[in-house]
Amino acid sequence: MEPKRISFRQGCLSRKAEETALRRYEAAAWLESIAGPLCLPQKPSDHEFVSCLRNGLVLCNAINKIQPGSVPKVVSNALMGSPASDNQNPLPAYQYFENIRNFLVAVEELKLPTFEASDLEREKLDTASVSRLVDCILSLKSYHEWKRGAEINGSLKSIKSPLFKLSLTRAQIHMTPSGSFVQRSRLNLTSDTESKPCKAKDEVVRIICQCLVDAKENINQVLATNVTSQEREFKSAVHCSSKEGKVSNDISPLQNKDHYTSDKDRSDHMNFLEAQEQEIRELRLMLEGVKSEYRALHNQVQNDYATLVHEIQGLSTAASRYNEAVKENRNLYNMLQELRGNIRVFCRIRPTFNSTSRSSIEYIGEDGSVMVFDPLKPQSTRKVFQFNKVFGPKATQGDVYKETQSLIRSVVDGYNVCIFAYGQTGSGKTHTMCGPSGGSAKDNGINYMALNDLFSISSTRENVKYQINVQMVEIYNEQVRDLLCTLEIRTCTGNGQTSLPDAKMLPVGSTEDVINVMKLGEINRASSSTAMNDRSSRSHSILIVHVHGEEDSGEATHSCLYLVDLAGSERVDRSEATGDRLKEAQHINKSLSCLGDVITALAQKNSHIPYRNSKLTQLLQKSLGGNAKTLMFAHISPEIDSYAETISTLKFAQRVSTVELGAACANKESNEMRDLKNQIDNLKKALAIKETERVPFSSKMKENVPTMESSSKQAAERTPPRSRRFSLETPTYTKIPGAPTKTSQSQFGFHAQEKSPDKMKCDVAINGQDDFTFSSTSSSEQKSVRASVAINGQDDFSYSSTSRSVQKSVRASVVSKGSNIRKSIQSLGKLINASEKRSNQCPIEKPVSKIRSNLDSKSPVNSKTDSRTMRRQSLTNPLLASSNFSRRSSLGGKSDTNLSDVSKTPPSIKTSSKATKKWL
Ligand SMILES: Nc1ncnc2c1ncn2[C@@H]1O[C@H](COP(=O)(O)OP(=O)(O)OP(=O)(O)O)[C@@H](O)[C@H]1O
Repeated sequence: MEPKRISFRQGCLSRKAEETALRRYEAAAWLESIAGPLCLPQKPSDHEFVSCLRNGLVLCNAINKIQPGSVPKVVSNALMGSPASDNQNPLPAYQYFENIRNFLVAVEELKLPTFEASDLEREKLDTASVSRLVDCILSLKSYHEWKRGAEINGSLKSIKSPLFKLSLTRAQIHMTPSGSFVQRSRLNLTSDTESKPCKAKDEVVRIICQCLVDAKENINQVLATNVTSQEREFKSAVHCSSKEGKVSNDISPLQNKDHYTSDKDRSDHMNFLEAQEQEIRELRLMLEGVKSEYRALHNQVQNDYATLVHEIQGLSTAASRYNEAVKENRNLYNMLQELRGNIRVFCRIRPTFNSTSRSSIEYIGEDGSVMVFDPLKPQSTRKVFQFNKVFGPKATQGDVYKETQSLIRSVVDGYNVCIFAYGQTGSGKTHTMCGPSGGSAKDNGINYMALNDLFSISSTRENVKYQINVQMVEIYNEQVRDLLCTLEIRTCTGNGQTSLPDAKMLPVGSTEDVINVMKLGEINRASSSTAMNDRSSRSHSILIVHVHGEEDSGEATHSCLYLVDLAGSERVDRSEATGDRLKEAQHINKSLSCLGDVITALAQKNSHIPYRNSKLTQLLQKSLGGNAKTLMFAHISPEIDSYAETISTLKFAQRVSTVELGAACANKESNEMRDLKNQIDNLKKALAIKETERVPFSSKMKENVPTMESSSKQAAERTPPRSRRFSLETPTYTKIPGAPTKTSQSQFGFHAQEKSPDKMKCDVAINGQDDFTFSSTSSSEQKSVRASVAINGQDDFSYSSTSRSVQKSVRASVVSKGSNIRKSIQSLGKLINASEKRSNQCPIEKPVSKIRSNLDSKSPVNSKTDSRTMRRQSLTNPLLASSNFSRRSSLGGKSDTNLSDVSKTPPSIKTSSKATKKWL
């Protein structure tokens, strides 16, 4: 056990108390030896000691023994005629007072230290009064000893030294080796011949030592007071001694010739005293020096403390400012990123399955850097990649979601958000997005946590009513399948908000709903075991969360959250895939490679982004190139044998982080916008009515259709079938050289070509559901006007028109959707009127049969090209459409296009645009 620490002050106090007690015991012992048994314990307490002396009997008896007759009349029970013992019948206190008074008078006569009579009467004893009593008794004892000595030597002298008046200090008592207490008189100059100058010298030395001890003990106060007073006492003692020595040799034994055997002794003693005085002076000086040094040190400590406090305050202020600056820096960085619209990239490293295996991850930085190294090739260089954040193997699902949470809030604010997990097979994508199968709630993946958060955030916004629906699909072998009802569904990658209109949309309102939906999706999702992952996802899964919010004010938001768990890229030699697994792996790798192409094109800011090369990129188009906020999780496996895949993933992720999407914008819809949309709907209806008014004309045209029909059929046979929507979303334009005559255009849904000077071809597409697109292009030498109209059923509408006859160029760049829609409505109105006029002006010049004859006369190559053109016309020309050439007819397109013109402008392979090729 650690010893209890005693402070210096505590130590001094306990020492003083001990010394006081020792003196008391000594006084009691002496009294007993002089006045007989006192019935006191060997070590009496203050109270016991004082009680014993209170009646003054003991004291009077003691002094009478030393100096017979000092107290002539001692009051006792016997005197009062009461033989009973004191204890049995004590006398009243005032009667005993007489004894005390007489004793004190006698002591005073002996010039010994006295005490107050009241010191014995106090109920509550204090140390000072007991100390005075003890001092008195001990001085009496001293006197007695001196007297005895003097009687023996026959030289009894009166005691006049003032030092005797001093109270005995603790230093006067010391323990003999035998254990009894021996009192040494303090400068006992009245002692016998043996207490000669050398004894006085000892006393002086002792007093000086006492001064030094005291000085040492109480450097602050005692030195300032006690030491000075003790020194004064000493000085005055020496002074008095020497003075008295001059006046009377009896008074000062110090200078009394009797005390010294010779003058030499006396002068030696005087020299010694002077030397002591000198020493004291020096000591005092030293003390002053120490004190001033102490003061300086004290001041310095105080200054240092103040400086330290000041510096600490400065540091804490700087630290808080630094934190603020870091926070601001991060905010600014985020703002910058948002403005640039960069895709954020987080990297997550899966823990190793085998704890003893070596890892290729060398370092993970707090700043989002990760250093990888191939331990199998020590000569290879270390590669460092920088991302927004890197999660090490120990990062929990909660840690990962914490960094993602802000994006989920954005969804509620009306932003489209896409979070997708990328990485090689078995690197932990599904773990991050869904969590481990059969895991506890804390292992839930981002999908669950995001939806839960959506509920909780939306419930806190009281003035907005939210509706949350989910769709869950997978892309398996380039087929989009609904995971919520196990059906293959058609895709729509148009401008509409709903990319997968046929996918089942389930409303969710609680966590339980979400869990049920996820479970259903997980059950339906294609997964199987491979050599690299027991439960490898064989498809890309996409969870689409639609959040529709309507404020009390009428404003509405509609946003989508895409949560994509991609299938992992795999090396078939390592995954040992064969048969179906091999086919799946090939599809997975191909679609991921298409994703890579899209990312590269976006990073290089190419004009053409190959979204349409795979279903995956089509579905992610809006997230990768739209106005969404996108976050990618790049997953890597730390195992050494996955090093090549790790590097490939990291490089891909690095490339993704350089893609700039442009600032994301919220999908907010004000009341005004909604009105404008309604207007668009009305205009669409008006258009539809116009179309139906043209029915008689189209039926007239039908007479000429049969010949065209067969031609078209031929073309259709050579053209692979594709989804209607796909073709609709690729409005394109083919410049057909040598088109012989002008082609006039009428309604929407027409295809017209103009011969020199203007050549014009227009494609109009109306999406039966919610899309309407129109494009018209005319090329000429110098002037061209290009117009296109696109009405997005939801909120987009744009118009452009090209016509040499109009002779003016219109290019509308609409910043806000509201103004865009307003302008578009005006343009649409004009267009309707203009198209009506044109349709009335353009007579049909050639019968459709002529087209056929023209087509038939072409070379095989040309006829193939023509058939393409015909097919294209069939999609865009309402006339042909009405002749059942194409599914376009279902869109209500009719035209009074001059078919002879079509026949005069056979399409050419050479001049087909790239877009047309692609479209075909
Ligand atoms: N951070 C992680 N902590 C603990 N275990 C993890 C972690 N990441 C992945 N795992 C475990 O690693 C295994 C493979 O993970 P997962 O199935 O998520 O990989 P994947 O990338 O989705 O693979 P695939 O592309 O083949 O579907 C699982 O058993 C999973 O529980």
